[in-house]
Amino acid sequence: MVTIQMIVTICCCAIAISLLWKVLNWVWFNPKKLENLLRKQGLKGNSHRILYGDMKDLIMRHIYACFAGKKCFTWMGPRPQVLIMDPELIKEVLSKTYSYQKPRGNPLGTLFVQGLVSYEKDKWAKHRKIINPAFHLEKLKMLSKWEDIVPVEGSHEIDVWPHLQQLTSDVISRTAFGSSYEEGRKIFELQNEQAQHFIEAIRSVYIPGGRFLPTKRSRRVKEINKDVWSLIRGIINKRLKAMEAGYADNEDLLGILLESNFKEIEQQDRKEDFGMSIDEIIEECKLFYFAGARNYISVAPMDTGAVKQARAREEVLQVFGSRKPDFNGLNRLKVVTMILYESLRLYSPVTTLTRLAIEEITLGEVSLPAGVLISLPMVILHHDKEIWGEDANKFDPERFREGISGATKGQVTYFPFAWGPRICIGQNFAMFEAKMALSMILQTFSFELPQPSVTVQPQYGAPLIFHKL
Ligand code: HEM
Repeated sequence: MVTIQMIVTICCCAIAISLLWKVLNWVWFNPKKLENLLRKQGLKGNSHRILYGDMKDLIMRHIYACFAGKKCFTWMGPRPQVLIMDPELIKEVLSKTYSYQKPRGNPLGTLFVQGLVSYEKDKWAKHRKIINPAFHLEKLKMLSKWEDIVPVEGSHEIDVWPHLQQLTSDVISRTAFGSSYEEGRKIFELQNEQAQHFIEAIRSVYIPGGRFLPTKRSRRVKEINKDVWSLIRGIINKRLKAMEAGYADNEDLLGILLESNFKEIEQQDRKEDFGMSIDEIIEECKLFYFAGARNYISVAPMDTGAVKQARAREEVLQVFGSRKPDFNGLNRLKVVTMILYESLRLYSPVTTLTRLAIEEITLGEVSLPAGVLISLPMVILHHDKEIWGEDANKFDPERFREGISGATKGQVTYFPFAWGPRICIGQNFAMFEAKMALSMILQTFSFELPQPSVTVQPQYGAPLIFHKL
């Protein structure tokens, strides 16, 4: 006779077996299947190791070793990652945004930043279309406090890193949100702390559902997310009041996002998906507060050297004299632009672009099964001697004398801002901001490194010795 107890026991066993199968499939059977499919096509790589994959090895060293053979893959946990160096294939991966999507990272990341950078397909296309106009260059206005931080006479060593952070934070606050660094300060601080939690989370072993465990970190991450939401909600409410009163600037990012929300409300009866909801707007604000406040372009003074610095200053003085740099003049700066391009080549802030094949797809001679990651190792291409010549590691802005297409002969071998439909929406903003800041510094100071040290992201600040001109 079948009892309820027996039915419950059978159901529990079935659930346990299905869960066990899912876990085994995730950590072992699926990775092994993908590995076999890649090996059959002549790709080389380490054998799959449970959970960590190749992550425990020094990843860059492994990638370099891998490139001796060129057709190869590495392991990112349970997923194989194929490395692509051929410019034509890079172009293909970056153009087919529906087949090659951004991999979903650690779920904690959803509390860190979402918005445009993380969406796919139609939702991405809709948000991109709405946000694009906010980054038209003529919308950018800027303030500078450089003059305030250096005494009028003599030379002084200053750690410029916190000043650069404050500058970029102030610029994004003012240009995108009609606010100020002071008003956004708490948001920046919380977002920076959130970034640290996120980095630590992706460095540790991923446990499915781990974010629901009430650990100290997951509690803090949720708390930060709640605080950031309510701070942004406050900025939105303030803007809405100003809009009602008729004295708000509706052409900055926040204005454009809110306008889209009004259209969304108007269209609600017609069930059309037109604009953004307030929750979506808050997510976008979180993203732009974060992305806009980064200091990305490292112009290494050691590389720029006295001669290049003098050439850049000469150009800036020729175009602006001692006037504040303006938009048209910034567009005419050739030497400064070449220096920034070369800095972005040697010290690309983003080192690798990663995509996930979401369906079986042929790339060049290889058929990639769904679930394989594709890595476009920008940093290696930017230093490749076959592309840039024997002096690839030398800082030489002259490479960009004929612009990017001249330096790359029209190939996708240089893409600090990515390429194709998902190219960085903030690239003009970042270049404009860097040109403006560099021009203003060059107008007023000369600078040098106190000791030769160059890092992509200064771990211990960025001290410079400033001499009043
Ligand atoms: C030197 C400065 C910058 C560099 C090198 C840079 C680089 C990049 C790269 C490589 C991507 C593509 C990522 C991928 O597809 O996996 C990207 C996307 C993006 N960047 Fe930037 N970025 C810079 C500055 C900025 C600034 C200042 C902002 C905002 C004000 C910004 C906002 C974004 C956004 C929203 C995306 C996602 C675009 C989309 O998916 O449609 N970036 N950036």
